[in-house]
Amino acid sequence: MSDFWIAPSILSANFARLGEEVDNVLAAGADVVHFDVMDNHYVPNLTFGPMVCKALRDHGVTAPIDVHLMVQPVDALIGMFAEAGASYITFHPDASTHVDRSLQMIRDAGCKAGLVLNPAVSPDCLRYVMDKLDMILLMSVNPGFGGQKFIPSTIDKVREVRQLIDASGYDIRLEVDGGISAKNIAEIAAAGADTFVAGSAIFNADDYKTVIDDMRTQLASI
Ligand SMILES: O=C(CO)[C@H](O)[C@H](O)COP(=O)(O)O
Ligand SMILES: [Fe+2]
Repeated sequence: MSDFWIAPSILSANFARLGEEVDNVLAAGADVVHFDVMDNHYVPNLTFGPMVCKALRDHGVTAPIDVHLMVQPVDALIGMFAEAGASYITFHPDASTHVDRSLQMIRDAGCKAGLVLNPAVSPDCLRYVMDKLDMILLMSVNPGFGGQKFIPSTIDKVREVRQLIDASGYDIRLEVDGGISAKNIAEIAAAGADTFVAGSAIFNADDYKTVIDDMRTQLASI
């Protein structure tokens, strides 16, 4: 794994061949599997849950699975995803009544914990839980759908959160999610991100390796 992680979002994969799709994208050089859980309540869309995560583990996937919870409430799913083989579990602070407790529950369940900030959410809410975070995920689109356009104001937020992480001294990954492609990945990395979710840019391409190689070439220019 390089220090820059590429995390394909399986939201844009072919669900009828999910195991094969994940194998292919990992063989093409991806680092992490980004697993978008949507509940038709916190977001309008509805995707998949812990059983599908477990099915990927049973299929033989050993790469980290980065579970992005777009669900409300959050806590009941934490133990289920931990048992299903999640590596990271991230959730939106506005979807949990007790954010600090939910973060602690994730770590107590043996997973790495993270918070996800929607485009209009201020990073202020991170300040008092930095010691409980392994990942901060900044949404660069409004959550719920793949294939949306990157919201440019995210770049300033990436810079701001990078400073917060560096000042904290904690080892926290800074992930960005939504509208990322080989065209804008370098700018996002230069602002301070180290983990890049890409769904449609990878899975809508004919050759996953070409796209991931292209992203790595762009990242090498930082
Ligand atoms: O969390 C998400 C949407 O809520 C997805 O991870 C994200 O949209 C990835 O898709 P794309 O790269 O096509 O924008
Ligand atoms: Fe996501």
